[in-house]
Amino acid sequence: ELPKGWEKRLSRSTGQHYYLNVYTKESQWDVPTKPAQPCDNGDEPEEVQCSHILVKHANSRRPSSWRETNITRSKEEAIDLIKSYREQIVSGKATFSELASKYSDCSSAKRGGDLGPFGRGAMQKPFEQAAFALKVGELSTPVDTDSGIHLIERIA
Ligand SMILES: N=C(N)NCCC[C@H](NC(=O)[C@@H]1CCC/C1=C\[C@H](COP(=O)(O)O)NC(=O)[C@@H](N)Cc1ccccc1)C(N)=O
Repeated sequence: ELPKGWEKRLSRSTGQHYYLNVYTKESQWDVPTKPAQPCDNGDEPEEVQCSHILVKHANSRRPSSWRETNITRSKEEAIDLIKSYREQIVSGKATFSELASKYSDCSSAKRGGDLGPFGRGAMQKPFEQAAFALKVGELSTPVDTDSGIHLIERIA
């Protein structure tokens, strides 16, 4: 019994059987196993693992961190800092974990910004949306949550 959408065909040139997906038109020699539902939400992982750099500002929900007891920078300054960190990482001037360890206003700074794996529902929505939209290895643009401004890197 083939998964929905797949049909067994005979190749005229080789006389071998092959499999054709009538939805996606993809063809393959091996017997298909994964169900071929076109809207299969299988392409979204249960969990992602990300590192982040958090720069808090005066309007953060908790304007304090291990780095700075009373954080007074403006939200615009926080955005500019995150943009400069992103630039340093993209240009190879610094690594993500170096900058997270030095500058992140989150306790995950001690782990190079690594938050560990998390599923949907764990983080604030803007953070979750950005994290789940990243491919592994990809760097976000500045992400704004009640905690402050984040730069997110998806590591798994
Ligand atoms: N692994 C989890 N599920 N831990 C609970 C996450 C709670 C979640 N946090 C957030 O959405 C933001 C984005 C990432 C960090 C974060 C906020 C704050 C800093 O902001 P503040 O709360 O001072 O405003 N850091 C944290 O929570 C840290 N425990 C994250 C962490 C640190 C070390 C190891 C693992 C996780 C939320 N729903 O508020």
